[in-house]
Amino acid sequence: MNAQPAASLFIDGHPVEGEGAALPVLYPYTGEEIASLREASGDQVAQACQIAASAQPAWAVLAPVERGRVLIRAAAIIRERNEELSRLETLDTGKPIQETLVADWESGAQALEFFGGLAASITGQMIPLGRDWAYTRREPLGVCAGIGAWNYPSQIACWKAAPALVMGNAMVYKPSEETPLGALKLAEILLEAGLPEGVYNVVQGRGQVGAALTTDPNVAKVSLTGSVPTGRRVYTAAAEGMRHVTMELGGKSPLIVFDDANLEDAVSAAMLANFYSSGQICSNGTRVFLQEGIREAFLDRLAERVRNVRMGDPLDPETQHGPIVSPAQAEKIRAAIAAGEAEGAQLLCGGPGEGAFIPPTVFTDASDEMTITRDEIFGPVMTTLAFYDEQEVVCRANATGYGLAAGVFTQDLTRAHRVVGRLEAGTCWINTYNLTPVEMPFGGVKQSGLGRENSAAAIEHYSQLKSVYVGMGGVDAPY
Ligand SMILES: NC(=O)c1ccc[n+]([C@@H]2O[C@H](COP(=O)([O-])OP(=O)(O)OC[C@H]3O[C@@H](n4cnc5c(N)ncnc54)[C@H](O)[C@@H]3O)[C@@H](O)[C@H]2O)c1
Ligand SMILES: O=CCc1c[nH]cn1
Repeated sequence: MNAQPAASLFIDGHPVEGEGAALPVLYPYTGEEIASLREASGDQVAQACQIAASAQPAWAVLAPVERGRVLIRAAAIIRERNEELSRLETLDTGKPIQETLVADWESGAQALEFFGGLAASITGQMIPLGRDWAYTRREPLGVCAGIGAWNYPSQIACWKAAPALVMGNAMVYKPSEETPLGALKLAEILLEAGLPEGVYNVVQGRGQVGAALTTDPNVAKVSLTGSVPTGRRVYTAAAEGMRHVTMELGGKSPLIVFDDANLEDAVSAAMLANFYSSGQICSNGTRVFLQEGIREAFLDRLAERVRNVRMGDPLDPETQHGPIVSPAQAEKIRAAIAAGEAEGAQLLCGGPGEGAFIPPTVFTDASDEMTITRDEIFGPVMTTLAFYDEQEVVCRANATGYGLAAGVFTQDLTRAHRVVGRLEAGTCWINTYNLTPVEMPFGGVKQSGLGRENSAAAIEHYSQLKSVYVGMGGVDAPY
């Protein structure tokens, strides 16, 4: 299989070959090399940021509706090419084609469409001050750096590009070194949709390329999707230059199932919240708290349904569960499963699997102190925990440094709202899980991050306010 792009980087509207270290792209299902890229050199990162800085002012002075039109055209191109793009996404990530066809580029297209449509309605405030008055202008930041994780490469690229570009910023984007192909396609599509050259650029590389981007003097903002340890490093480096940040980081989110929950829906949600994308989703509800009255029935039904999950070739439309993105990530997940067993949790189903595949895995008899309950695994591993009452489960759900997401299943809506009001999480779901429509803000609290993606809230994180005081009379001076 060949997925070789025209060149590794995209700078100033053109494919450009990287001058840094080799970056092979492997298809997770077979391990076969599907593209041979090169990282950007330090000079190329600086050049991309300089070009973005030069291109940004002309883009920013366009009428917002014109910028929006470019994004809306890009969304239409993505939809026309969804099949081809989804296949590439599957080759890049190993995710089943039945997922990438509906969830990945489509979610990116929705972000471009949403922010494109919002463009013309972003206004400032008029503030009456008696004789005088003031107004505010929402202005772009300049050059925004985007740094992505490997689990949703096209979605992450679009979620960052759409609000940044619509506000008149330019962007230099570095995808994950594991999944570098989708962002290059986005650069081509944006150009075809009418984005001026140099406004959206792509550099490739591992952590040190991301670090160079974070501290480049032309960069005013860094938006990272990644793990908490990387987030700490990037936030610290960005602070030195007083740069704005958005941090979309990891989680260990609770999914609470009360006795009165609809059993079938709760099991469906728990499976989606742990096994979709082979469990490689930041907001997954990996700590499933089961109230004592429903626990046994829930586990029986879960085990029954997990047995029917179809694992295999990600390009087969029938496949529901694909390989893990890389051998290194598969090893980390296996180490977590081994730790769970060593610490006394019981495997209801699944286990370490073989090669690139780790089957849907469920632990029972786990406690809050175990490694599998405390640490993000980022793989298809669900930890189930028993609980008795509401007060207890809220305390235990919050007893984590993470705060990305949480879910509650109950038919008692008064209780549902009371509980989500007390959960320390940026995004909560009631009687569903992991739905992230573009209309709804998405992001974490505590160690899981800062800022929000999606919705009008994202605009605040890609712009700054200027206040203008207008004097309408003479100037009173005591001198
Ligand atoms: N909250 C969210 O929206 C969200 C979404 C997807 C994934 N994630 C999180 O991402 C993690 C998995 O992704 P990953 O393994 O790619 O994460 P990671 O932290 O290893 O890498 C993320 C990105 O940061 C880059 N990077 C690494 N070191 C850097 C440095 N010092 N300076 C700048 N950039 C650097 C990497 O090259 C990569 O592009 C999980 O923790 C997951 O929860 C969060
Ligand atoms: O991976 C994190 C972001 C996300 C959640 N659901 C879909 N994408």
